Amino acid sequence: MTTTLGDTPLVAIGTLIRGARQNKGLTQAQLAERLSTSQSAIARIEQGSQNLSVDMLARINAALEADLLPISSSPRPTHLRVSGGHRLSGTITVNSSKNAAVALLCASLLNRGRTVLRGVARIVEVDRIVAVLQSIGVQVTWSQDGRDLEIIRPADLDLSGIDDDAARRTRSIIMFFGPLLGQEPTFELPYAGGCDLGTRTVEPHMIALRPFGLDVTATSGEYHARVAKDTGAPVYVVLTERGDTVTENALMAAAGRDGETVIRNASPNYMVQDLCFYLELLGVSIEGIGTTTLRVRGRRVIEADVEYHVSEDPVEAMSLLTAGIVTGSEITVARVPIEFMEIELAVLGEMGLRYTLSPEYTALNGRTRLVDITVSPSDLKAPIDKIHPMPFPGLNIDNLPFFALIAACATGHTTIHDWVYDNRAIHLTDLTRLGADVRLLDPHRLDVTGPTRWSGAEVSCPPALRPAVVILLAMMAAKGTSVLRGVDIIARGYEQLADRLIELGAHIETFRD
Ligand SMILES: CC(=O)N[C@H]1[C@@H](OP(=O)(O)OP(=O)(O)OC[C@H]2O[C@@H](n3ccc(=O)[nH]c3=O)[C@H](O)[C@@H]2O)O[C@H](CO)[C@@H](O)[C@@H]1O
Ligand SMILES: C=C(OP(=O)(O)O)C(=O)O
Repeated sequence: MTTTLGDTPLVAIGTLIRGARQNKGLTQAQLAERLSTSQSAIARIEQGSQNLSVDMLARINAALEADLLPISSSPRPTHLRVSGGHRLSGTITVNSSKNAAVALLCASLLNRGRTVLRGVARIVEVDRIVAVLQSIGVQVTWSQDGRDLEIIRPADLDLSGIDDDAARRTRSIIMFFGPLLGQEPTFELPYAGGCDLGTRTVEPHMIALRPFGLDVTATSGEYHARVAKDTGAPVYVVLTERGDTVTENALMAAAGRDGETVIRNASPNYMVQDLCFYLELLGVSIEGIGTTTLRVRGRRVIEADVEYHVSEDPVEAMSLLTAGIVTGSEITVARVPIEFMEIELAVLGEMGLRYTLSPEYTALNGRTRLVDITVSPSDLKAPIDKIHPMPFPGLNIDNLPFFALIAACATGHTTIHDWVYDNRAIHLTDLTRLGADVRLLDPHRLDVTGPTRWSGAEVSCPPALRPAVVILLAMMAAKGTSVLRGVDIIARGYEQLADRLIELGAHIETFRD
């Protein structure tokens, strides 16, 4: 067996795997059976045309009783050492959103032409969906500068080769149902996973997709889907929850069928709007974008070469504004999608935040309105009323955790009411480790009393994306040294967050055990 210096790492690893398999006298089909995957997936792995997770490499090692590459099944976790209490200054730019990227990646399955997604954030959640797409035969390639993704699906998807490991780590796999149901009469998908936020039911998705003829039974870690033949008659969908991904699933199902679909109680949130703009490029007609009633005229066969710029992430914008606010700094957060931050800014204004907005300009998708926001050091006071999230146009559910931290910097009592997630508020009590007065009134309500005299501490990173970032930002406010242990979850939704905060003047060092 030879691997050449010119080989890419995946090609070299694929060659090693082929050699070890042949040494064992196994066919590709036999190795596939040992790994519960398909022969075509093994062929792609051996050609170096499929991304490999560390878990998959470990399973291949075990299946071949080999040690092809010394792989630790649990890579060493990353920690951050933060020297807090330093003012930040300068400008930081908001990246494109995780939630739009995952929806657009799933929607690309509808298109038999070439999709190019521009300005995709390099985050782990994107990597996971990309790995899943590649495992079913979709050609997904990053541009040389690493900013754009080219996606070309094969005529027939290899759903039996699906990368279970990657799929089970993301909740977004649930969004494969919508695009697939117009294309496959029966198929299987692994169960959806995601952050530790408490129970998140998928029932609203099933309710939303039933009018399209989808019938799903769930058995031992898999969803088994059967789809009735589409009669072409108009479909009326009433969502029981105004959820973002459930709206996206219904939209994708509607986009992939001839005829009209009406979706009521739809989420008009930012990622849904991004998805609508992309679907329009594919030739799908959608009335009511940005409202709760969507009227869709789809196309059973879509074959279009399109490019779409993913729009800016309001949750990252909120995270970066919070960095400035809690460190008492003057910073500018550039490219904020203002339609999705207005309520947050109104609440912050009531709390005494001083900020200015630049004139509006248009995002590269040609649709989203952007502004640059400059925050100045301010004396914050607790709001009179509780702070609670609502589906858009309300205060964004993912922005709520940042208000617990801002409330801890404000004078007075703030009640934070997270009615949405069973487990997210609990993670915010970690702020007490850094000196904040945060009391859990019940699993959904926090009483925060400020202002806080922050002090450095060592904290294990909460197993949830936004609370993890909240603790990091609190450490930047706390004089002295803090350590945040096991921060890998942050990369699920933020690209190079620590490095970008360092550019603003934060003192953060990354280390491993
Ligand atoms: C990939 C993606 O886009 N993820 C976002 C999406 O997840 P996603 O759309 O998956 O959110 P879920 O369906 O899990 O909804 C979140 C929670 O809100 C509840 N619920 C939601 C809407 C409603 O009208 N009533 C109601 O009770 C759900 O039961 C659930 O407990 O929306 C969440 C809520 O904004 C965000 O936190 C996630 O970042
Ligand atoms: C909960 C979140 O996302 P997801 O739906 O990807 O878990 C989040 O972005 O905070």
